[in-house]
Amino acid sequence: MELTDLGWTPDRAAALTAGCEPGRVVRVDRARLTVLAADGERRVHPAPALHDDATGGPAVGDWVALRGELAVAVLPRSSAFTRTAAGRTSAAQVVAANVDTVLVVDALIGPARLRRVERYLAVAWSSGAAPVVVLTKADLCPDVPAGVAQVADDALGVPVLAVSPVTGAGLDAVRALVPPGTTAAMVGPSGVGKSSLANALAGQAVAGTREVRDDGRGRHTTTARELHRLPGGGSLIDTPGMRELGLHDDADGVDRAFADVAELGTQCRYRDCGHRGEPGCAVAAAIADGRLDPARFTSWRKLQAEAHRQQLRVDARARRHRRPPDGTAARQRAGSR
Ligand SMILES: Nc1nc2c(ncn2[C@@H]2O[C@H](COP(=O)(O)OP(=O)(O)OP(=O)(O)O)[C@@H](O)[C@H]2O)c(=O)[nH]1
Ligand SMILES: [Zn+2]
Repeated sequence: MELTDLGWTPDRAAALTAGCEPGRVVRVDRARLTVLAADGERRVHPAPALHDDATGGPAVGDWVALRGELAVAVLPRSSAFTRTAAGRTSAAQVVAANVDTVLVVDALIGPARLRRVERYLAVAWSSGAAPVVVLTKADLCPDVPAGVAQVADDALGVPVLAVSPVTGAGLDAVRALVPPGTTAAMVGPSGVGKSSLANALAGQAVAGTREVRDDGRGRHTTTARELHRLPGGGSLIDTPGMRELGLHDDADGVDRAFADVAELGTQCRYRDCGHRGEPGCAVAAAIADGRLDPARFTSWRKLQAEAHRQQLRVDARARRHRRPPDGTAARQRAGSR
């Protein structure tokens, strides 16, 4: 197995724990990880210290340091997708890591769902990976260029591609986004065609299926891996957790997805303008003269609020876990023994 095709880099090698070999997580089960290492696939246990990790331990796509049957460390992530359980004051759980390209998948049928695409773009940017919009079911769309243009107008600076796994149209352009050594992941709502796209890219049924094997003692169902090697050399992550994604605890992703609104905000009279009717508000002016779609502005405001709520959750958790500088917590623990 060529680990460089899997995304192994000198940076990662430099971070590897001494005496360990690297492996990439392709599936996470309750207490076990399936990893790809230089000598192939292996099932390992995460070391106890990794269970305590605030981010929920190793995720699909993570590089881990292996010592035999044990994963002893998670190497620094270049990007991370998190799932936020609503209402819980917990840190976000990482569901996929080290993704380079996010395929924001939607279908080219009916009116373009711009608000939905905007949200996924903000999530993608906040993960640290670069998004591309992939519009599927092109075979069902009477005017593909118009459908693509409508989304491209909204998805500032993000490439927008049309594909049809049914006819094969556009697949090569998507494949070209995932060269050897890179990893893509798909996000998008149910039914838009993610599984069909994954299967078309992989050249075999990998998504929405379970591997069934017959080992002579009857049929056993083994659960399928969630990081797939593509024939072109890259990797594709398709994990159910990617369907409940939350924004990271900062507004950077939102600002990147809404670079136009962010830019307008710098032109308001007051630096802390809330764009709620303040005098000299450049955002209000842009809405008034039609340069900014009010629906897009509302979408921006909602996502800002969501990122802010997430920030509060993370802060609250950090406060609970922070040890007071005077050692009060340690004394309390000692006293309670
Ligand atoms: N005509 C046409 N149908 C498609 C295309 N892609 C997917 N479909 C159909 O759309 C339906 C949904 O496709 P899926 O690939 O299962 O969608 P999904 O996004 O994986 O859905 P979930 O698994 O629920 O998240 C299926 O009936 C597919 O056969 C396409 O390019 N053209
Ligand atoms: Zn303003």
